[in-house]
Amino acid sequence: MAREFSLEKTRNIGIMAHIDAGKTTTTERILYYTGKIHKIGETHDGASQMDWMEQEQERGITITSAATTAQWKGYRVNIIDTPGHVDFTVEVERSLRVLDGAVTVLDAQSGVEPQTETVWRQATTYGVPRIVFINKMDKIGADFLYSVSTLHDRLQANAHPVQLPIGAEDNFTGIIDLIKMKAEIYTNDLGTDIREEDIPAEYQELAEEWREKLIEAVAETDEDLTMKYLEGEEITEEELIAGIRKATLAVEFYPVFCGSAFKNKGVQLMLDGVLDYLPAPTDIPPIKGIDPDTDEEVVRESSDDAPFSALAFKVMTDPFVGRLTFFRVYSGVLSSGSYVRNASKGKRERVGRILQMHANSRQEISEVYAGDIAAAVGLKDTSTGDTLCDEKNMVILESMEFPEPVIEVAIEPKSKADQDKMGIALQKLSEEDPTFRASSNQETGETIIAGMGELHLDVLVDRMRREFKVEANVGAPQVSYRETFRAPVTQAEGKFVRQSGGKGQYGHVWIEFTPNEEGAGFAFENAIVGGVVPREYIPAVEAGLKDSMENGVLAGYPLVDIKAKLYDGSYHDVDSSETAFRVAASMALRAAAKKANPVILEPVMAIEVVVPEEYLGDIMGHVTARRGRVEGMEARGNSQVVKAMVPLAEMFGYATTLRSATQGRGVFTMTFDHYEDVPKSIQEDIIKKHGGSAN
Ligand SMILES: Nc1nc2c(ncn2[C@@H]2O[C@H](COP(=O)(O)OP(=O)(O)OP(=O)(O)O)[C@@H](O)[C@H]2O)c(=O)[nH]1
Repeated sequence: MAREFSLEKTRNIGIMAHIDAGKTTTTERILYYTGKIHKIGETHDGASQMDWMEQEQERGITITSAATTAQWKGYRVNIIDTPGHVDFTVEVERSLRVLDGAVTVLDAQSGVEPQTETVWRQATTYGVPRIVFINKMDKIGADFLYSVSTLHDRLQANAHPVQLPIGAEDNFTGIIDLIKMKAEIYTNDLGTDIREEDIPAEYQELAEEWREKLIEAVAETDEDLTMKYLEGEEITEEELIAGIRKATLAVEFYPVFCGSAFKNKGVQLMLDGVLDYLPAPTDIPPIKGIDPDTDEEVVRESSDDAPFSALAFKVMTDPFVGRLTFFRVYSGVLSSGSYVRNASKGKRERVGRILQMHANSRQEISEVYAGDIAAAVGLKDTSTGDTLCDEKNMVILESMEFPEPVIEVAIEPKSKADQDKMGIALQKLSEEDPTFRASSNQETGETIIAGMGELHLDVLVDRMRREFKVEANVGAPQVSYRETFRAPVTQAEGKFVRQSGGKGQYGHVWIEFTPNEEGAGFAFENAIVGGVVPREYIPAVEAGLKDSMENGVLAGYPLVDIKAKLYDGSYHDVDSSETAFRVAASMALRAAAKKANPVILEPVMAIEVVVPEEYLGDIMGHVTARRGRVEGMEARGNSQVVKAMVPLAEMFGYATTLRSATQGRGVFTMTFDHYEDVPKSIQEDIIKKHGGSAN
């Protein structure tokens, strides 16, 4: 079977925005106009096609990104709807990893909002070209040029309108195309009757002014165009489009569109913009990876003729087909029923069926080509971030990095039956979501689930109930603390000897422990010479250390960021065993802890509070009272923005505090920033709570 759309006519795009800016509505309209759905479902009625999960409909927010395929003017457009809530940034991030371009949706009344900034920065990190769609032009207070200015002021983005709205709010009746210098007038709310007309006389001057600004900005990005511009030569429509495309692909320029998804205006023109300005898979640099056999770098061209390589970016449990693995093909072709290698796990996988997704309906396809996004049924061992590749041409593509969960709750199944089902539920959910962890506390035997925020854990408990029918009591959310060593310990001995008849036990190690850089994790070095600890026991020493680091030395939190160097020890010909060395290693760690100045670390969040000026004093008070420090302040329109670092432990319930302090006019966002030492007095309290003594 030949491919239906060429690589050049393929677009993989994400739609990203602050919560409620209208991503879902915009995506819906795209699907409507591209002929995939025939009824427009409003998200506020809970009838949206994209928000198909039950609780998404209830909460009216998009939680899971669904990959959807659409066609527009002879192009294939694969769309990923990304969630806007900050607890789900990982969803945004993994989407960005597999997408080639993105549409940033803004609310025309608010312009750039806190979460817009977060996803914008992530997109910048991943080098994703973007266009901007200023939505809700029909809304009271909608202001296109103000919204454009927020792109400059808050994101320092080289963003320029390629359109101007005609009117705003109830009088938003059309859109001026600054490239063609024509107007598109909408005469009904369905957006079905559109007339191309001359620019209305009263807009002529404004349109010329903004066209001039556009040309100037584009010319700045291109030497040939600069020359033409300076010499006063006419720049043609084609040249202008090509110039914008080139600068947008280079992530130096962001064309800005406008419309109202809700009132069916501007979506088709924005879609044209996706084709005109966002990259085809062939416009992005060929993907790089490592050959797992030789550790050498390999490059995979974006072409059907290259060996197959793909990145799994999402695993979902579907109520109808079971485990679905979403993947982006970078090179080659994959047929259903064939075998691939999961190079990340070193396992062979059979690809059962291949499905192309349209939110909640699906089409079975027999082959998937380079540059496309599809879902496979039947992969057993593949999780998010794994590379799938040709069995004979192996490659491991650069994987994704996920933040560590910072908040946790204890959950207790309500009945024995729930207990049995809970294990399966937790395993499935953590396979789907790399920022979700489940573990059991060794001291209390409780099951602990950890995630990125309160809403994240709420949603997971909710899914456990709905999808897996597990009823559980949920404790109060707690901070995920960590422990680490602050002082080096050059000599720590662990000696495990048991000699009581029969075969004994003998393991003996000397280990040096030093603090590792923050976030660097655990590093193990084997510096044994002359076989004083035989080779076969070295892995047991490392494993013993890792095991005992899971329950730290002060209050049982995971011990992180430590280097361990095994440099001496001894063994016994008969009595030594792996078990004995494991125990000896853990004894060395406990011995070192006494001298290593262990501390408890807590997650510190970067928060941003946006409030009307008169509440500024209150917010400063909140930050100080919460052991936080203010990092900066700035005016944003009529509001003030306070940026601060505050320990997560102090932020529980802050939404309520802020709401009542500001009569509901303040908003805040919070993202994990780093771990920091807990002040000594608080550390003592934590240790006491865990039944230990502070000394
Ligand atoms: N007035 C107006 N309202 C809109 C427009 N687009 C979306 N909305 C409304 O804004 C609300 C949020 O829209 P959604 O499409 O769910 O927004 P979202 O960005 O997907 O939100 P999350 O998924 O929760 O992040 C809904 O009530 C929409 O009906 C628009 O163009 N104009």
